[in-house]
Amino acid sequence: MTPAMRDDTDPWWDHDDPGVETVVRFDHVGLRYDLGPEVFRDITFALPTGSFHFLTGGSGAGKSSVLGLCYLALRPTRGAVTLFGHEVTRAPRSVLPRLRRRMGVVFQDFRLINHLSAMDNVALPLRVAGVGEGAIRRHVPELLAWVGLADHLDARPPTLSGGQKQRVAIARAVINRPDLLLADEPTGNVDDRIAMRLLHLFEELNKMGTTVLIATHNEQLVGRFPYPRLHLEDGRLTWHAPEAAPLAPPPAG
Ligand SMILES: Nc1ncnc2c1ncn2[C@@H]1O[C@H](COP(=O)(O)OP(=O)(O)OP(=O)(O)O)[C@@H](O)[C@H]1O
Repeated sequence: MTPAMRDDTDPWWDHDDPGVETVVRFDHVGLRYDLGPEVFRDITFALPTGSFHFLTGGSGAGKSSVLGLCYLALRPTRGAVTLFGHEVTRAPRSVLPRLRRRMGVVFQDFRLINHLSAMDNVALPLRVAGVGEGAIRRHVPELLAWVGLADHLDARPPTLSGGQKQRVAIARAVINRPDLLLADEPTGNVDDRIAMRLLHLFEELNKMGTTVLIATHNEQLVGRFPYPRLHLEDGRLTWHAPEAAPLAPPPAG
């Protein structure tokens, strides 16, 4: 572990503690794209099961790259990535879909399916999981209404605004209560009121057990919620205690 990254106020940080379960772990991870410079050289962090973290840093700092490593779109150039207790750095491609099914991902560019309605885009993970149509017709409209899209169930993505597409993408990422939610600038296209509502949705999911990692530029939002942040700058990652409220005491024992 890199000593500079330790913050002794963090009770969960020591990932060598055998009692701590982690959903994501990076050990001395480095990444470069092709022959380009290293985006980062040696980052180490752990997301304990059920935790909620923000991931901050300037444009180009590497936030999307960290998320890409988490959802297995990228492989590290060095170091090890562990997901759900499996070291995936050199895992065969065949196991990746199984791991990905446990994740909900909100991409910066949404990645919705243009010829499907908002309703069918959000229903997709449920259909893949074999959920019945009755349950889909109950749950999907309810969630779309929650994100403010009750009047757009049948709309196709090309007819929606950026903020509306973003909310469809968020609904799709959370509909099957993933074990891990990764969101890349999930409030980048919505106003403050909707951003708060979306953050509350992530909090609800987190209370049900989902581990949450949200990459964002929105400092205001980070300051309003009592969650720690991982901050990327100059290829280094540092851990910062929540700004909105004191850190909860460590679990007994
Ligand atoms: N596919 C790629 N090929 C080559 N370089 C890339 C690629 N994707 C990202 N990079 C480079 O990696 C670095 C980190 O990019 P990344 O998108 O992870 O940053 P970010 O913090 O998410 O930025 P932003 O907030 O602007 O989305 C940047 O210098 C970027 O140019």
